[in-house]
Amino acid sequence: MNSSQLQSVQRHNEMLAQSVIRLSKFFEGYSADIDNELQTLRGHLAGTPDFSLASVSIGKLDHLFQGDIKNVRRYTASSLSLIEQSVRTLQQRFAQDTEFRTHAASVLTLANQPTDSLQALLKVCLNSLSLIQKLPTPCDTATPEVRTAPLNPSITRSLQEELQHLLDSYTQLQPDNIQLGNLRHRLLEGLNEDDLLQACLVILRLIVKDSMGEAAMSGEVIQSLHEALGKLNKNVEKSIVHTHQAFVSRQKTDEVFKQQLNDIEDMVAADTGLDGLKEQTRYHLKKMASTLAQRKESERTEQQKIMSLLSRMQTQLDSLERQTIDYRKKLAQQHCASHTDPLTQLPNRMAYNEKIVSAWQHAQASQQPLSLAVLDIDHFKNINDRFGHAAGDKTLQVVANQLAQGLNEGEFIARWGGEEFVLVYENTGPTALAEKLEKLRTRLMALPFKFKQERLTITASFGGATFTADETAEQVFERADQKLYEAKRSGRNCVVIDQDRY
Ligand SMILES: Nc1nc2c(ncn2[C@@H]2O[C@H](COP(=O)(O)OP(=O)(O)OP(=O)(O)O)[C@@H](O)[C@H]2O)c(=O)[nH]1
Repeated sequence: MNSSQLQSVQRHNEMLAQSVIRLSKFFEGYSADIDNELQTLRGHLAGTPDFSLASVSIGKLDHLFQGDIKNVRRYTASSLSLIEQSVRTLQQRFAQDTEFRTHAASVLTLANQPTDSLQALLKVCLNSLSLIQKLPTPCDTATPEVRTAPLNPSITRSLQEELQHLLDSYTQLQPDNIQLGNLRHRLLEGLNEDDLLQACLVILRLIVKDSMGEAAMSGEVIQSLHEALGKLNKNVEKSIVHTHQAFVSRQKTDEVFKQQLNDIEDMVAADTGLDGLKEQTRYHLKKMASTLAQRKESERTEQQKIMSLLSRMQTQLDSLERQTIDYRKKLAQQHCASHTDPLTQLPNRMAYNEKIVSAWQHAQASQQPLSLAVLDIDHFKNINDRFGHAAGDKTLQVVANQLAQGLNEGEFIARWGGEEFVLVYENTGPTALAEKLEKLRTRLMALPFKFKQERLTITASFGGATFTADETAEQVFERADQKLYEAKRSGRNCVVIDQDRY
């Protein structure tokens, strides 16, 4: 192989290695095993690529992805069997109700159809959930009516709060969903126990539908990435075979050349006279020229094959890159949505839970004080009652915006739920906390609100506390919350800080 051919093969190999390295980045983050193997694969391909070891590594990755798909299938099968058991139990329980029995039978038929996809599982789940609507009421069944004990008022209250929170999120995400909108308004006005449980059901259905959709999306992406990796793996193997074949064919023509040179040497040694020598030389030169032409032709064909393989791989990579970018975008959107309160666009409780952990770790490491505060808008119910819930919602948005704009670096706000917000202040002790909250309180009071030509001042009450060494975030929150109620009891529109423990 001459140096330009050698360079060309090296260039192809490097392009191939870079393509596989690029591809390997798409698969990061599925599991620790896959990440480890990807790292090994990149090691084999970095610098001077070793395709034999890389191929072993790709084989292992293929095996790991197959395992992932098997897990999805196993999950689907066990979920289906669970659904089947539950539907059968319901069918036996309401055996007298023909309509219910028929509906349950159709769900069982659906669950028994061969399926290994998450979409099919989702369909079965939704059909099973629709059975709840068809459940006969107690007077429809032959069994005696059982009176359930009324719900404990504190459970009812926390159920109501949680539902309110979930409904806030879902109504913002699905503003055209009339059922949700109505439910939210009814909840704001207060629901009886039956309606409360009905509302739980509606929300549960939405959550199941959402999470199944999410699982189906991840399953599909893993499956399609796996298929694409399989195709690419085959092309890498082909490319290795082609490169090897080209090497063997070059070795063969080298042998032929060597033989032809030996023939010329023999001919010269045989001393056949000038004319014979001329004639034989012409003959041998022709043979060599023909061998050379054949060799060039076969090298050209091999190069074309490798180039077309590389270009196919490039197309596959581009499509994979697009798929992965789409998937990552969707994941980022989901992450953002799950950490944002849809009404006010402030971080939500989940975001607060993450923030307080990192702020606490930072405070420990830097030995700086950390404080938190809870804030509740005063007489907010009045706004809803007098001007309607839409005006209440708008007020929450304006207040949230005003509060967020009043914060500096190292300060964080989240909507806790309803008309309550939680604040985190890094590098802040109780005295500075009191000053900062006081500023926020006056900033809020300065907001000019106008409802139906009536000017109103919106105020809020604040409770604050600073972490001590042995406290959890929940305990500090509890202390701040108690101070908030003290602020409410002492006339509202004020700041109360827990100074005792710090
Ligand atoms: N419009 C609207 N109202 C909400 C929302 N979340 C909670 N609420 C209402 O906020 C009101 C809070 O009322 P209360 O807990 O009695 O408190 P308050 O009227 O602010 O009175 P104090 O806290 O004692 O000053 C309830 O009527 C809830 O229905 C929401 O997202 N939008």
